[in-house]
Amino acid sequence: MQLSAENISFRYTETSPWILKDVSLKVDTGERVGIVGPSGYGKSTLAKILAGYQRAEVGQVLIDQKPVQTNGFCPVQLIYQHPELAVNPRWKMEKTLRECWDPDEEVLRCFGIEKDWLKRWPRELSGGELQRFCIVRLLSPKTKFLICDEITTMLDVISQAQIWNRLLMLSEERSYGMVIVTHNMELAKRVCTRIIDLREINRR
Ligand SMILES: Nc1ncnc2c1ncn2[C@@H]1O[C@H](COP(=O)(O)OP(=O)(O)OP(=O)(O)O)[C@@H](O)[C@H]1O
Repeated sequence: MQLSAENISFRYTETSPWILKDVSLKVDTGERVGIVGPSGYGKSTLAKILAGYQRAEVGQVLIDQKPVQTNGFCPVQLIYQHPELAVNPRWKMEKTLRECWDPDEEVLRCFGIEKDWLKRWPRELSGGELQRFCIVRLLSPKTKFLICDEITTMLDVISQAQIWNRLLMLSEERSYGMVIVTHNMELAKRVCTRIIDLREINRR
């Protein structure tokens, strides 16, 4: 399968400057594409557009040359930098975890999620613990593309390494296509199969 952004242009309002101008990008399943570039250059905006959270003013996002399905489970899923903004504060973690699919104990163990955490509210977990839930809950077999926007930036180095090791193992097993937004060039070099500097594809 292939996820493609075709000639995407975007600005937040009709009178504000273009954030993205004529941006095109292709990601095949099994590929891990790093997106790097200066702060404020539109990396997170592009991530949101790829995952269908924002609609481009011009251009489109396609899977295998067809518009992405908007009803039912979306095969393109976005993991944010801030897990606390991605979960419902009124749901216990068990419900949040199993909203889209039913991860087995092996996956939970693999991502270091302790059984006891399932009974907690989001506010009763650390940022790193919460982010593990936010990752695992999107790893449904129906997910084909994962858009990762600075997903380990707030974690300590050991947790970062653990999470990326496990995510890479699973992504290879399931052949996810991944888009990895990061400021960390070392991380990008280690986990990505290809790196794109947004300045080279953004004609704003
Ligand atoms: N909701 C919004 N409304 C208006 N402008 C926004 C909004 N979100 C982002 N912007 C602006 O759009 C530009 C691109 O932001 P974006 O978050 O995509 O950049 P980025 O490359 O991910 O930055 P960083 O590396 O600092 O996270 C910035 O100038 C930002 O101020």
